[in-house]
Amino acid sequence: MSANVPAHEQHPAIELREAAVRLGETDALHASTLAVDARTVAVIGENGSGKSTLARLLCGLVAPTGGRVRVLGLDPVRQAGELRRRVAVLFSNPDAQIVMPTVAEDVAFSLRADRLPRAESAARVAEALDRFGLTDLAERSAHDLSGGQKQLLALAGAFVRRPELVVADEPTAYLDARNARLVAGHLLADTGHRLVLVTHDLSLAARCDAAVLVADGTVAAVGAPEQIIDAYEAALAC
Ligand SMILES: Nc1ncnc2c1ncn2[C@@H]1O[C@H](COP(=O)(O)OP(=O)(O)OP(=O)(O)O)[C@@H](O)[C@H]1O
Repeated sequence: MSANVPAHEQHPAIELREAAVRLGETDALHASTLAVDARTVAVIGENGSGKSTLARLLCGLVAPTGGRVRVLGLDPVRQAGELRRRVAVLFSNPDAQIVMPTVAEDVAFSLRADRLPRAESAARVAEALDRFGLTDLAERSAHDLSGGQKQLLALAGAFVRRPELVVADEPTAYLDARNARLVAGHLLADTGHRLVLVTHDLSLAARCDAAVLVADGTVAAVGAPEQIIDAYEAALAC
């Protein structure tokens, strides 16, 4: 937290108070209270428990239907524009995020809203392509990449914007072991961003600084990953 912000105005990076999301007839999330400031946060829980809904709430893709949500101190509804500038999103299926014909154009597209000078934009795209091992593929058709390469492209598109927070929803779900390790390594590396990582891979969750257990549509526990993973495994054994 910034030393320049008075204590009473400081927020944890992620703060929910009795937050709720109703999707159609389903209470996808209800009575969810959470205050977490760790740099990397794993979100774990059973299928259908509400993890993706929580992730979507944090990046402003769904609005709360009750309670209070703050992400980086921002109200995701009233400050949606600023939230979009500071938070990047990554999904398990990278095809959903490809919008431009070539790899380089697709990364550049992520910067369109930032209205950077052309030279800075080009330098940032080149840097991102290099960082994610895509330089040799820059002129290739984005849709013709392998699944692993597409997820690296999605990472490049997310990180080229220099986000403060990356919300990743099962980003390694469709990857082989090598690419899963590669993508996880990029996400967890401390390059000045925070990470919220929804995952069923408990060994990956264990590498985060904190973990959140979501169960039956609510935040059931928050704490050190080992403790939360133990609680989850104990619940699964019942
Ligand atoms: N658009 C929607 N309309 C209605 N119900 C929805 C919608 N999206 C999700 N749900 C429901 O909300 C609940 C939580 O779903 P969510 O996708 O958040 O779970 P999850 O924990 O991410 O599951 P998984 O691990 O299987 O991806 C589920 O009951 C789901 O069926």
